[in-house]
This record gives sequence, C-alpha cells and structure tokens, in this order.
Amino acid sequence: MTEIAIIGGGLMGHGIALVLALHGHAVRITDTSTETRARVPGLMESALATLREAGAAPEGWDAERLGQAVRVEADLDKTVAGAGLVIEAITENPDAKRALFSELDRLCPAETILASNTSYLDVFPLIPEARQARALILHWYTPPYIVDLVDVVPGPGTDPAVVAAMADLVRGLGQVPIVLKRFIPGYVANRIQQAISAEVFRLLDEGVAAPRDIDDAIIHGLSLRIPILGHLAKADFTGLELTQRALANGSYAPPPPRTRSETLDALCAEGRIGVMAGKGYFDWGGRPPEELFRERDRKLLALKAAMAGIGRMEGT
Ligand SMILES: NC(=O)C1=CN([C@@H]2O[C@H](COP(=O)(O)OP(=O)(O)OC[C@H]3O[C@@H](n4cnc5c(N)ncnc54)[C@H](O)[C@@H]3O)[C@@H](O)[C@H]2O)C=CC1
Ligand SMILES: O=C(O)[C@@H](O)C(=O)[C@H](O)[C@@H](O)CO
Repeated sequence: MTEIAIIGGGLMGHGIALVLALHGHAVRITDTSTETRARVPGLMESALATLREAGAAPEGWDAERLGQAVRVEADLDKTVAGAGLVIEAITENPDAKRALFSELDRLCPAETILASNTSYLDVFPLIPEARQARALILHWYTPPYIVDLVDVVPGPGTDPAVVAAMADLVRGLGQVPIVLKRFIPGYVANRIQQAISAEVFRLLDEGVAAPRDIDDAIIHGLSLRIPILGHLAKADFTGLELTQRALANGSYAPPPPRTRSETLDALCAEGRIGVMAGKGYFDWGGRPPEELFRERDRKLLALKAAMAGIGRMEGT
C-alpha cells in the first residue's frame, strides 16, 4: 500500500500521517478546518524532531522530506484520489462519520479499503453495504508514532484477506496489531481504560481522591509492574487463590454504569478540555500544546527504550 488518505488532521490524524510517512507511504491528509490543516505540518515536524532527538526516527528524515511524503489537501476528492486505503480520524460523531462514508462511497473506487480510527463506535452500520467487505477499524493510540498498539477490527462482512493485509501494513510500521475476531466497543485496551475511567470518575465525583492522588496511585503503583507483568502475569505473582478469594469475598463492587461524570462536565463547562486548551484535570501553566506534546513524547520515548531493554517476563 503506498497511497494512503487520512481524513481528519487533528490529534490523531497528523500522528497517523507521520507514522505512515516514516515507513514509506505517500500520505494525503485533509480536514474541514482550515486552522487544523494549517497546523498539521508543524505538529508533524515537531513530533519528527522529538523522534530524531531520541534516535527513534528512520534515517534520513527531515521536515523537507516529510513535506514531500505528506500532502495536506483542502478538498476531499483530491485527498482520496489514487488512495488504496482511506483512514478516517474525524470527530467521534456517528452522524459525521456516516456522512463522510457516504462521500467516500461516491468518490472512491470499489477496491479502496475504508478504515476508521474510532475509539468505540460500531462504524459498520455507518458504511454503505457495498463497502462492507473492504471496511474495518484501524485504531491507533495517542501518540500513534510512539504507542505501537493498533487494533485491527473487522465488521461482520469484512473480507478476511483485507484484515490480514491491514495487519501486515501495521507490522510494516513496526507496530503491534491486535486482530480481534469481531467488533466490540473499545476493543481490549480501550475497554480496560474505560473500566479504569469508570472507577476514577466515581472516586472524583464522590470526593474520595483528587486528580493528582489518583494519578500518583497509578504512576507509583500500577505503572511500575504493568510494563513487565501486564495484568495476568502479575496475578500469577499475587497468587491465584488470593485472587479467587478476593473475588469471592465480593468486597469490591464496580461502579454503576454511567454516561456522564459531574467532575468531567464541570471541567468541560469551564472550557478545561485538555492540553489543547491549556488546562483540563490539571493546569498546564499556559504552555503551548506543541511544547507539552514534546515533553510527553520525550518521556514516552525514554521509557519505551528502557522497556525494550528490560523486556517482559520470559515465557509470557
Ligand atoms: N484523542 C485520542 O487520544 C484518540 C482519538 N481516537 C479517535 O480518533 C478520531 C479523531 O479523534 P481526535 O484526533 O482526537 O479528534 P480531533 O478533534 O483532534 O480531530 C478530529 C478532526 O476531524 C475534523 N473533521 C470533522 N469532520 C470532518 C469531515 N467531515 N471531514 C474532514 N475533517 C473533519 C475536525 O475539524 C477535527 O480537526 C475519533 O474517532 C477518536 O475517537 C482514537 C485514539 C485516540
Ligand atoms: O487512549 C487512547 O489513545 C485511545 O485509547 C483512545 O481511543 C482515546 O483516548 C479514548 O480512550 C478516549 O476515551
């Protein structure tokens, strides 16, 4: 696959474009927002600079070469022209995705593979029936040029050969495809993240702990073991009979299902929507997002290198 189109140049789209370009694909990217389109080159160049600084970028890449490999387009038809794979990374809104897939059905030849980077949506009902055999989910994690996990998720009608080809494409990026047998909202890692979020929202909304305490518990407790033990090898070290007793005691009850969090709603109402706004659960001190991304990426790359050197438990 050499010609790939990305629809949506936001947090994920620009990062997916970067990882594809660095591994030899010709990428075209578009966004309905003129401002977002204008930010794509700078965001990609900043990420590339961080990768190069850490020795994590393929040899010979600089901003000029990147600009040749990734073309930012204003028009959807020019973006998808000649593309064998179209990846949508637009807003997590089913109506917007349905409308986009309808446009792509009109513009793309029958053989074009249509992929969605959706975090949780069952996009398959949003895609025209005639496209189902060549439609799937390819879900990267943020930042996609550092986090190697990619969910490869078929719909009920996806051709297994397309799934296999996309898993190979992900491996060709040096990344790790998790090929699911069927769609389930959130796949594996996102479902686990949602389970964590459900508990975190409860702890925040019930005033049990503050954001910093919750992140301290995760960083100083869970995060140290997970890179080496994951969750189930860790259970083997805990002892499965204790695990069994803890379950049987019924002392832990998961929070009731929820579709909102009062704390989260209050933050969003104040415009505290994350690093792009300079504040969310934490106040980022007015630092520009690009600077925050670079600090995050430097730390992630250093940790990733250390983890590669340490490795998981043998035999797991
Ligand atoms: N933010 C994250 O950490 C992750 C998000 N995702 C998923 O990726 C997708 C994109 O998420 P983000 O990049 O965070 O969102 P974002 O809001 O940063 O970017 C989405 C972009 O889509 C553009 N857009 C909306 N409708 C469009 C259309 N019809 N044509 C072209 N562009 C259009 C918007 O202008 C916006 O720039 C969502 O489905 C999200 O669930 C997946 C993994 C991680
Ligand atoms: O964490 C990620 O990068 C991904 O799991 C995502 O899809 C989104 O962040 C999602 O978890 C938002 O709830």
